[in-house]
Amino acid sequence: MKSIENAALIGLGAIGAAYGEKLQQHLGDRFSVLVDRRRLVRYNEQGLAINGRSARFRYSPIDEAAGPAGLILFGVKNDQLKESIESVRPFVGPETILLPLLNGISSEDELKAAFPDNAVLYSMCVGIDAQRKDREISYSKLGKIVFGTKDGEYPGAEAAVRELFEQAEVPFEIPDDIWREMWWKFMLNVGINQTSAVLRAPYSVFQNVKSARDWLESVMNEVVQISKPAGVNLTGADIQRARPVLESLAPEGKTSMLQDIEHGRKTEVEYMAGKVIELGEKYGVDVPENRQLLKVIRILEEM
Ligand SMILES: NC(=O)C1=CN([C@@H]2O[C@H](COP(=O)(O)OP(=O)(O)OC[C@H]3O[C@@H](n4cnc5c(N)ncnc54)[C@H](OP(=O)(O)O)[C@@H]3O)[C@@H](O)[C@H]2O)C=CC1
Ligand SMILES: CC(C)(CO)C(=O)C(=O)O
Repeated sequence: MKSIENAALIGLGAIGAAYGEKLQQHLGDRFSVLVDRRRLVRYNEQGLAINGRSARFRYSPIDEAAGPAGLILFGVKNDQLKESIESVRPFVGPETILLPLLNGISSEDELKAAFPDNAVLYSMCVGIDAQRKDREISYSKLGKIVFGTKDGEYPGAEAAVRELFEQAEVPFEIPDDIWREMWWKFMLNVGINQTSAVLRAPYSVFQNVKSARDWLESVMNEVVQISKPAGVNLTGADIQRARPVLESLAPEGKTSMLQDIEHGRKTEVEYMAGKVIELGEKYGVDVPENRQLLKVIRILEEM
């Protein structure tokens, strides 16, 4: 295993800033945030606060050659991934490990297609309730980064990220079956992100209102149904396992999708209900809740 000497992040938003701060504290100038020129100017002008603290990051302009990074984390949204892939190319060498923190089950395949010779780890974050308002990031719980390799690919890369996260005190977990965990998180997001966006409801609503909880669980159940022909085999017990995670989040906190709706940003609905519908059609499973959610959230986006 080769240790990671330097790391970079693209996407200094709610998730990127929360975990990036830990890496920056550990790696110092060996950690940088990759930015285009417009963001560089804006970020330098506006600064950034994390939980009220002024945060300082080293910015690397993407058009300035700097050697390859040992690890690149992606903290962008799904529809920003394509552009980010082109932006990080100059920082990817043969030994660069790629770690996409995005929700959903498709970013890893997108990265593998773009960088077929690199180690792309499956990853996502759980139990974090990060919010972003312009350049102010806040969270009450950092949760953890869950990552790993499918079928034992890239064991050296997994060990190197483990070592870095231990040293930087980034909370993490390497599950036995990362692909099943990715699907479990997908199920959670398909349920809570979409229903919260439609109801404009913070976590407290799902913690206290039974009918809201019942609805989100029926939406999650459609993911359980498609997971069977997909060979992942989620069950009702996986829905129950989501309950304590949602209970643990700050009552006034909001999902990333509700934040997108409130700030007039494009949501990730195409990667949630859109993906469920695509897989439902592939496997012949009806997913009426998700069909309705896709329709309503697209309307909310246009509004
Ligand atoms: N928020 C949360 O609690 C959670 C979010 N997630 C997932 O994590 C991912 C990120 O979400 P979140 O952090 O909330 O999203 P944000 O919208 O807060 O952050 C995305 C950031 O990426 C930056 N960005 C976009 N494109 C580029 C680019 N080409 N180059 C450089 N920077 C870029 C944006 O910059 P700018 O602002 O300058 O446009 C923005 O700051 C999503 O997939 C989400 O579903 C997962 C768990 C919890
Ligand atoms: C699970 C949840 C709701 C918070 O971590 C999330 O992943 C999100 O807001 O996108």
